[in-house]
Parts: sequence; C-alpha cells; structure tokens
Amino acid sequence: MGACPHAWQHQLQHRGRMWAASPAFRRQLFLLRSLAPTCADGGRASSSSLRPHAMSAAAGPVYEADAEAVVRRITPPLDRARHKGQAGKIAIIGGCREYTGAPYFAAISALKVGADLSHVFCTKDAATVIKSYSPELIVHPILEESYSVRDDERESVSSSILTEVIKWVERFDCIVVGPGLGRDSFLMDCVSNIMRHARQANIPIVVDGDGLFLITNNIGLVEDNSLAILTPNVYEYKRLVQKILNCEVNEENASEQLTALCQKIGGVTIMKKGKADVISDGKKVTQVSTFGSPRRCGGQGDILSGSVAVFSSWARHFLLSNEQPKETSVNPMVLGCIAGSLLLRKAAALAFEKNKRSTVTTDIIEFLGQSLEDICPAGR
Ligand SMILES: NC(=O)C1=CN([C@@H]2O[C@H](COP(=O)(O)OP(=O)(O)OC[C@H]3O[C@@H](n4cnc5c(N)ncnc54)[C@H](O)[C@@H]3O)[C@@H](O)[C@H]2O)[C@@H](O)CC1
Ligand SMILES: Nc1ncnc2c1ncn2[C@@H]1O[C@H](COP(=O)(O)OP(=O)(O)OP(=O)(O)O)[C@@H](O)[C@H]1O
Ligand SMILES: [Mg+2]
Repeated sequence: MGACPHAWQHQLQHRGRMWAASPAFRRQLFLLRSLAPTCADGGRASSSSLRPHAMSAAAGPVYEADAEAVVRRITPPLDRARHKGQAGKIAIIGGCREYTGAPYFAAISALKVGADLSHVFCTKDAATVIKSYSPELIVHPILEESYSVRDDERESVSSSILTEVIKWVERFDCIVVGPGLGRDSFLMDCVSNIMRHARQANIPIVVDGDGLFLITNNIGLVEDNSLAILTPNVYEYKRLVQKILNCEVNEENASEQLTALCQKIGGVTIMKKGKADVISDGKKVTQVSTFGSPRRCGGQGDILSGSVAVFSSWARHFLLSNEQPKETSVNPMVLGCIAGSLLLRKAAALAFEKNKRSTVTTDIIEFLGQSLEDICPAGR
C-alpha cells in the first residue's frame, strides 16, 4: 500500500471525498452502525454469571452488516498507475512439521483477494512443502521448533530469528499469526517476540489458530492493541472466555459476552466464527450471516484470516486517505472482518454449488475471485 502519493491514491482520495460528502455515505454509515437488529440475543439482559463484565459491556442487539456495501467501499480501484505493493503486502507466521496447508491457504487467499505480495514465515521443514504448493508465495524458512535447537543454543537462535523477521516486518500492511503454527514451546516464545516487535512498529495483526492458543495464555501480547483482530472458532472462543472471563460460554447472552471479552482484553476486535460470524470491538456487535456452505471442511478459517488481513488493510487505507465526518467512528478492523466473512461465505456457496459433498478448501479458494468480482467488478 505504501505512503507515497500516487495517481491511484489521488483517485482514491478524490473518490473518498466525493463519497464522504454524499448522502449515500451517510446512509451506509448508518447501515454499518445501526442496521435493524437481528436480536440474536433476544435483547435479554446480562447473565448473573457474567455480571462483573456485563456491567461494563455495552449490552445490546446484534446488527446485520451491509457487508456488500462494505466490500464495495473499501476495495481499492485497479489503476494503471499503481505499483507493486500498493494493494497490500501480507505475511503469515505459521507452518510447521504437522501443518503446511493452513499457512498456504491463508497466504494464497490474501493474493486471490487482491494483495500484491504474500509471504510465509515458517519452519524449515514446512518451507519446501509450502513453496511447492505455489510459486506465488515468498517463503522464509526461518522458524525453529524445540527438537531442532539444543538448550544452550536457544537464546542465540531466538535472537537471530527475531533479527531476520525484523528486516521484513515493517514492510507489511498486516501479519497473520497462527495458521498451522503448532504449539511447540520454543516456537511460541519466538513468535511472542515477533508479535511484540510488530506491535511496537504499529503493524496490524490477525491472530488465528495456534496464535490464539498462544495469546490465550499470554494475553499481554494483544492487550489494548486496537490493531489486533482475533478470529476464534467455537473451541478457540471457549478457551478465551474460560481464561479471560473466567466463566463458560453463554449463548443466551452471546453478544454481551463477546463485548465483555473485547473490553476485558481491551482495544481488540474479535470475530467469533460460526453459523453467523459475530464481530465486536467492544463497542458494537455486528454479524455476517449470509449463507455459505454446509460443508465444514478444515481450512475455511485460514481463507478467512488471509482475507481479513487484506480487507482490514484496505479499510485502514481507505479511512486514512479520506476525511471522515466528525461523528464517524468506523473501526477499519471491524470493516475488514465484515468484508472477509462475506467473501469467504460467497466463495463457499459457489464452490458448494459446483462440488457439493466433495467441496474442499482449495475449491473455495478458486471462487474468491469471482465472489469479489460479483460484488465489485474490476472494471468499475
Ligand atoms: N490443512 C491444514 O494444514 C490445516 C491446519 N489447521 C491448523 O491446525 C491447527 C489446530 O487447529 P484446530 O482448529 O484443529 O484446533 P484444535 O487443535 O484446538 O482443535 C482440533 C479439533 O479438536 C476438536 N476440539 C477442540 N477443542 C475442543 C473442545 N473443547 N471440545 C470438543 N472438541 C474440541 C475440534 O473438532 C477441533 O476442530 C492450527 O494451527 C490450524 O491453523 C487448520 O487450520 C485446518 C487446516
Ligand atoms: N455452522 C456454520 N454454518 C455456516 N458457516 C459456518 C459455520 N461454522 C463456520 N462457518 C463458516 O466457516 C468459516 C470458518 O469457520 P470455522 O469455525 O470452520 O473456522 P476454523 O475452525 O478456524 O477453520 P480452520 O479449519 O481453517 O481452522 C467461518 O467464517 C464461517 O463463515
Ligand atoms: Mg482455524
């Protein structure tokens, strides 16, 4: 994306100013901020088990996002004057001996959505495998697991890993930590250092999969970080709630509990995945419930994390490039989650239409392009 002024950026700014001044903009903000509630929580009051947190939570209804409008707004136009990198540079931190699919799915999805460059930082064992899936990805075989490092080498290996990653981190518009990362203790320590560095450098971060395992036990890594997005599945969410709120998941008061979790961690945006993807930054709760596919094959969450990384970068860029009306407080991280969720669901629906029961994650990835094109044609 970059900060340098370019024709593309001017066009975007001009388009944004026109847009910000238009009644349609105000209408869409309204759609984002106050669409008719779906009352997923039935409008019930907070539960007694959650009371200490719920008291501070903005308990309220869940709003269905106008997700197509969000995708159309934040997706940058394709412009001949753009140079490589301006549509986004994304990095995935993940990939170990067991898991090579997850980082690949996340990284290739980022490219298919429209990022210009997609990097993967993984262990040496995983690197050759990931490279062989696709020549499009830039793969860095720099992480190490405990089994390959002697005890007396740990400190030096850890610091050389950090030094290597630091060379790159500041170039990225967003990093995704966790798809296929594994849970090796040495690897977790190294990734914690990378996360701390990324935070100091103000790089947005999407935390998914084993990254969520890491932060659940080290919540300081994301505490009060408004540039952090957590994308837990049902089990990851359960572990977060148990650890952070010290209680069980309460579906009856799901929106209050999600709000309370965001507030307790502070600043972060959480997208709780499931039948509907429910998103909160501790202020409002929005959901995307467009039907995707009945297939629950593994890897769909990885597509989502790569896509959210791109869309949140685009949303951030869009909001930074355009003067927003004073009353506006749209969170780009929330917009990124809304857009990523819709795109995945649309692609999953198209893939299922074609492949039915045999639908797998690579089939869904094939339809990311068409799904975006249907909402936001490249030639517009
Ligand atoms: N092809 C690949 O390489 C894939 C790798 N993946 C990676 O696999 C790693 C582990 O992710 P998982 O989502 O499998 O996470 P978990 O290891 O937490 O869960 C594994 C499975 O165990 C079950 N489970 C977990 N907690 C449970 C609970 N409390 N109660 C009942 N059942 C429970 C669920 O069926 C869950 O899907 C991550 O790094 C992830 O990114 C996945 O993304 C899927 C695809
Ligand atoms: N019950 C459901 N009904 C409809 N869609 C769902 C359902 N559960 C999940 N999804 C969709 O699948 C996406 C991935 O969610 P899921 O819970 O499978 O993530 P995950 O377990 O992290 O996936 P992964 O296997 O990649 O780790 C969600 O964004 C959502 O769109
Ligand atoms: Mg997952």
